[in-house]
Amino acid sequence: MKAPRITDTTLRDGAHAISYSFTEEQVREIVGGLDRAGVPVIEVSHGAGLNASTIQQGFSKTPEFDLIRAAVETAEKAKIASLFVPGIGTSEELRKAAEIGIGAIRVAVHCTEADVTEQYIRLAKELGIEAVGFLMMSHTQPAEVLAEQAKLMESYGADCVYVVDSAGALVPQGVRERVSALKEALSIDVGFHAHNNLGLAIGNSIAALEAGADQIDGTVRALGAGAGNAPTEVLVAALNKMDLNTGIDLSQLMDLSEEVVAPIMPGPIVIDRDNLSSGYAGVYNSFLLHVRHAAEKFDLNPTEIMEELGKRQAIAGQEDWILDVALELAKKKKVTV
Ligand SMILES: C[C@H](O)CC(=O)C(=O)O
Ligand SMILES: [Mn+2]
Repeated sequence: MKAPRITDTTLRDGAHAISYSFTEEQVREIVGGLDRAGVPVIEVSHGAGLNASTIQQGFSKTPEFDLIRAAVETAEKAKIASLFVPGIGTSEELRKAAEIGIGAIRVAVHCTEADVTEQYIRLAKELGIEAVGFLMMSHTQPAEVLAEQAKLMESYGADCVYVVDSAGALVPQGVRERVSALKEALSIDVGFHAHNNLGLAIGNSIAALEAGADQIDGTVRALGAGAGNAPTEVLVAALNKMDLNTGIDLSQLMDLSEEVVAPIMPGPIVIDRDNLSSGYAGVYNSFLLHVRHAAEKFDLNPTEIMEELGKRQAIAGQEDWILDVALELAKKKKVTV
């Protein structure tokens, strides 16, 4: 096994957990800490990618390009990446982010929709930046389907394709199967992005490495959507114990986690009932805050909404279903009372 390249996505996936409220000062502090610790790639954008500051996805407190510019200005060694969801972001934002100085774009789609990434992966390569395909909700498809989708992304010029466990629904066996299938099918890098709904984010990341993954994501103190991600500092500690040297300074990461990131968090990330039920039902983690708001509004238990969204196989981009489902459940309850 070789040490993976680590991408820290605290300033992107973590934004979901704090209602897109990162400030320029926080970005400078976190990027500075990650960069000094030796993290090679740092992702910065709205949780749902470029141009996602909307009523549907949640408004950002600070304009995204101010945050990205602050990150680019702060990083001395690390590459700054952003997320891009076709349909939410357009070529215009991708061009602007590249102009500001991002070095990589991660183009995220539901894992059966790789064909819509073509123009953005090609554009990223034209703009001279790294292009990563991000296959979201990978638990919903078997390994062979994911491998076909990943091959499409490779054919458009992607430098890497990620298996993304958006719902934290995969167990190690499922991760191994999927990552192995991509490794066999592709000649570019393969990555893995975990969520911790079943308490398996670190274990699944190790399983991905055992299956040959080249790149792994983490977030400091697990700050991320839903049950959070693989905590970057824990990942680095575990890799050190496995004699896999990422070149990242663990002690600096632990300080960053304790002194900078923890004070920003409204509370620790835990696997509570909502998170466990969402992972168990295979529901997209970024729905969590929206589900909680809808549950409060309609006096429902968030778990009921999660279960129904799981049954309907809701995918990223279908946030409007949350209110529909909540309204239907509330109506049904009224009828039966
Ligand atoms: C847009 C999503 O939040 C991307 C992601 O991190 C995931 O699917 O997980
Ligand atoms: Mn995620």
